[in-house]
Amino acid sequence: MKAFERIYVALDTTDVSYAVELAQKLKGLVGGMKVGKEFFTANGPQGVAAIRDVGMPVFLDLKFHDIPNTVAGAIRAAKPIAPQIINVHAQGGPEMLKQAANAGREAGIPLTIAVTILTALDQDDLDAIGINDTIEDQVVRLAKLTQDNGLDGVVCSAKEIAPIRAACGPDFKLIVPGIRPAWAAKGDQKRVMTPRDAVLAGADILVIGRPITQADDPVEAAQKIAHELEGL
Ligand SMILES: O=c1ccn([C@@H]2O[C@H](COP(=O)(O)O)[C@@H](O)[C@H]2O)c(=O)[nH]1
Repeated sequence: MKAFERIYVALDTTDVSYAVELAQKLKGLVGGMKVGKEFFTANGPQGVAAIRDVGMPVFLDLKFHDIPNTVAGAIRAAKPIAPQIINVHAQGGPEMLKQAANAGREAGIPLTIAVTILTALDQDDLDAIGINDTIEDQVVRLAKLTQDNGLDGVVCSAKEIAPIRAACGPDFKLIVPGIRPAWAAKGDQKRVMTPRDAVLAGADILVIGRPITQADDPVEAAQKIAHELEGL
């Protein structure tokens, strides 16, 4: 994999024309585009198809979290969108994860993955929602649960890559948001790492939004990040 192909750009916008234009400009400079709840709620499957038609892989980041039958149905319904990656919340539990993995395979989606603990949360947040464990232990528990139920990988912070790799091995895909180059603002992200350090730690894919999309020149920002990753 070439260094720049590890970068998926998060398109958190409602504006489909802007998103398509940005995807066109970034084609060949990054590996794919990530669309989430804001874009999908505004533009639906047709909006995602417009991004996919630019000719880049799409990560459909809808983070399904519901009963097993509902999640499996939602994943099967994504088949016509043909995303490269789709995801659910690992906290949906073992049966939901199993049915999600089966539905992803049925729909021909290459990677069905699960979110562990969101990168905008820290230990205080975990305590506040009543999870009486360290972030690291809870993330590793959810990653193991995800792997044991047949999914392809997890969304995690770069801070937890080493213990997940130790528990789940080298082939389990680690998709990592909360990426902040030294020159970018953290915003609402709490568990962050630079692109270079995240890849050195073992990230497969870096999800990067605002450091690119909010930059004065998004193309230049993407190139700068890709350059940081060269030779790793
Ligand atoms: O734990 C998670 C899971 C998903 N995300 C998503 O990634 C991007 C990050 O965007 P930035 O602008 O680089 O912060 C965003 O779309 C989130 O929904 C995450 O940040 N953390």
